[in-house]
Amino acid sequence: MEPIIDLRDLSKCYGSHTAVDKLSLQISRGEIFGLLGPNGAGKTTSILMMLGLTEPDSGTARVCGLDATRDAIAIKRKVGYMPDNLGFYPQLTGLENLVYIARLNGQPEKGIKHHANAILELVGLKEDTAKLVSKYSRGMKQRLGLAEVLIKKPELIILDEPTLGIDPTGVKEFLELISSLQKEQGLTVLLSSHHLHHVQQVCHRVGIFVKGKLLATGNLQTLAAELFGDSGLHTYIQLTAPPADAEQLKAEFTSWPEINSLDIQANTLSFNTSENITPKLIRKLIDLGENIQAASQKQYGLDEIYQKYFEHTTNSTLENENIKRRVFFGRK
Ligand SMILES: Nc1ncnc2c1ncn2[C@@H]1O[C@H](COP(=O)(O)OP(=O)(O)OP(=O)(O)O)[C@@H](O)[C@H]1O
Repeated sequence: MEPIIDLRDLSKCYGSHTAVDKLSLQISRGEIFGLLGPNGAGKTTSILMMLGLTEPDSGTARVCGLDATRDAIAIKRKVGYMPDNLGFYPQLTGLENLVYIARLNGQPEKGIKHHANAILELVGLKEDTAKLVSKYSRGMKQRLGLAEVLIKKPELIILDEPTLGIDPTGVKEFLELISSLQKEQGLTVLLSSHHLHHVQQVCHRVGIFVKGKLLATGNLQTLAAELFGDSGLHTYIQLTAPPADAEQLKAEFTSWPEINSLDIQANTLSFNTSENITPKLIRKLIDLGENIQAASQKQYGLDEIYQKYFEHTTNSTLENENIKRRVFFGRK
């Protein structure tokens, strides 16, 4: 099946500055994809090119089977876009704002309020439909923004920094909402963020975007494998006593194809593996007569992956640190 988003060598320069550099990316229907990158990485510029709102200098963007440059209006009908700076009419209620948007989208007048109310209930604003938007919290505004996106029954929704400025509980609830919408309605979601943990919670795949370049895409495990070789997984097993014959134990385990290495220090065994085989390791050790005191495992997460990419892409340590600080602690 044709990808719902298909970008090939998409580039955009502002003067001498390359904002997006040969971006190629395919996103399948039904996926939640996270575009992850620091401020200024080129996420918004890429989204604007997908929507036909900014023209690329080179390359192609096909969205919902349409050419973004030639068919921008048709794309607008099929794609719900929530920008990072939401704008509403503050002196209208949530319901009035949504009905207004529905009318702008050409929805028939009959049943328009009923439909708008149903969408407001879906996004968790049932109790707040009659409240003025000027009295809405940031999290409520994000939900209303999502309602405005959903009311046009899009095939694809694109959310630019949807968790910006919401408190941690609000973020969790908002991401759960996105995830349940994807499951219930089979929606495809592209969201951009510079918050690692938010993306990690909800996305099937992520793309790491730095200085206009998409450095890698995949789920956590494939990104870890790409970055750390096959050594993304570690299992630590503590025995009650050092093994009687450490060399024999090493010879036994290093013949397993999933095991990259085994380090034995006193009574601690550190396995580096390409798959999660902790239960299998424990069973084998028991068979070999070893007594197990404790076992733990670690998988590299986005934090490590992200930091690793930064280490590779910036020359100056200071610049690197500044970018990391912005990524982890704030926006601008
Ligand atoms: N209209 C414009 N004119 C000139 N430069 C621009 C314009 N829009 C974006 N840029 C530059 O292009 C680069 C990419 O910006 P973009 O907004 O796409 O990044 P972003 O990843 O979305 O960042 P943020 O999270 O801060 O919104 C930045 O260096 C930005 O300053």
